[in-house]
Amino acid sequence: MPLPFSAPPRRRNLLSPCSGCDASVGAGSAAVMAGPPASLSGQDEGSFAYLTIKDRIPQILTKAIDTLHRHKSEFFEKHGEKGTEAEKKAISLLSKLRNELQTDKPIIPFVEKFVDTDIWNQYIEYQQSLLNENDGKPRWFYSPWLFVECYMYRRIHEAVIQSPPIDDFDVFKESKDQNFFESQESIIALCTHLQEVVTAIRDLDESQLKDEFFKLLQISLWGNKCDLSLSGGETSSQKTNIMSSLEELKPLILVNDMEHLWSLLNNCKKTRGKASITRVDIVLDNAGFELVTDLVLADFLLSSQLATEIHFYGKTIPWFVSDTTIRDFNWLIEQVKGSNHKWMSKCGADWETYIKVGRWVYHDHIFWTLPHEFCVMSQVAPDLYAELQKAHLILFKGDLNYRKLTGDRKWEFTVPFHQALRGFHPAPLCSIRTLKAEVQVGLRPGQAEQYIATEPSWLTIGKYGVFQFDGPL
Ligand SMILES: O=P(O)(O)OC[C@H]1O[C@](O)(CO)[C@@H](O)[C@@H]1O
Ligand SMILES: [Mn+2]
Repeated sequence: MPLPFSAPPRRRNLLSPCSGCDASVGAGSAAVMAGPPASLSGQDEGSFAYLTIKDRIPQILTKAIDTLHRHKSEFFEKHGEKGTEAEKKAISLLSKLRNELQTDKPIIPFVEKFVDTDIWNQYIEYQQSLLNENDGKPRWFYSPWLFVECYMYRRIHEAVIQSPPIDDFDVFKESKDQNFFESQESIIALCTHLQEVVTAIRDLDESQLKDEFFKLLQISLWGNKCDLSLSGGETSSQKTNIMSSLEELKPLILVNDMEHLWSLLNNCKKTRGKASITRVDIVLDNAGFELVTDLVLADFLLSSQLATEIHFYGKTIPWFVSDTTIRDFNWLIEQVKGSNHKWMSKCGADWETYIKVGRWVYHDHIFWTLPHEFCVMSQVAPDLYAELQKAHLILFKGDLNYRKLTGDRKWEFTVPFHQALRGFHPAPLCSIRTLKAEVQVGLRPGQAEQYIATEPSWLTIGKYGVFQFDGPL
């Protein structure tokens, strides 16, 4: 994989600091080759980035340390003294990380050999290359929030892989599984609803099909509220039946491009030949309840023939507390299949079959757990970019994906989404995201001001959501 982040000479890069991104920010042919706006960072005291780095990330690290501590006897039972030693080592490494963070120490390179160690260390050098003499070193409260937050989760992974034989332990698995178990009622209601729709699907006319599609899209959107990193690892399961609240939640959708999604897929369905395919790619976010909402949507896309195959992308390592790994994906399908509720187990059996026959495909790629903005994907991970180009539509779930789509930069709220993507466009795409960070584009003039006045923390409490589409129909 080409590494475009060989550290350029130490100079302040005044143009786009991401080689490969479309640097022109102005509109039309008169585009001025100005760089994009600055990145969100902990430099802005009181900002959400600052508070995340100062308060929530140490809290997440402390919970990870507690989790390791609580598994001490399990490690001893499994591995004897070596297990106890390993637990101690991992805890000391995480405690060191927490101290570095809380005292704003320089960001240090990774030392443990792993598939992405080199590209991570190149990126750290790249961040260094953006600073001039008196800026000092890349560090927690100075460097881009996106970089230091991703770095923190990758350091947790390094601490674990440096502590064999517990080097495959997922410090977040307990809370991801707990989210699933605590959301059982909502999951049963959702699976029951899906089976009712699938049973009746042949009798649904186009407008009924569209209504169902919109319903399941909204459920997938609001499923994104269940995010453990926002709650600092505290439980955030889906306790209420989400389906009964869709109407009251509708005004909380700030950008609603669902019609574009319907037109695109319905046209594909009506115009494709017998043998041709319609592929929808879903870049997953959180495990637990949100993953169920995504699999229910994916099942509906196949059952309605709006799509003929679905490709999923998860994370290769534990990430942002709740993000889905292949283990979470397989575990959840097993759990759903093994349920003693008949419609839930029917869903699990169907989902397992979709995987077996290749109508659902799961992809792993290290790019999703790198710190890079998506506008450099075609350079940093051309294989992944080429894979995404095969899709007719890509759905990006969640807030972190939105931050990477827009580069986590201080865009004006009214900047068009297409412009903020800075050339990232493998295929028609849609962000399905609840707002948990201070970046939002594509709003109407005056729209942001309306929310700032009524709800000052509208950007970060996960209450509002978007369906933000980019690309030809
Ligand atoms: O799971 P999601 O929707 O990507 O949310 C993760 C987001 O939550 C936070 O951890 C808290 O704001 C952000 O740093 C991150 O973007
Ligand atoms: Mn997440």
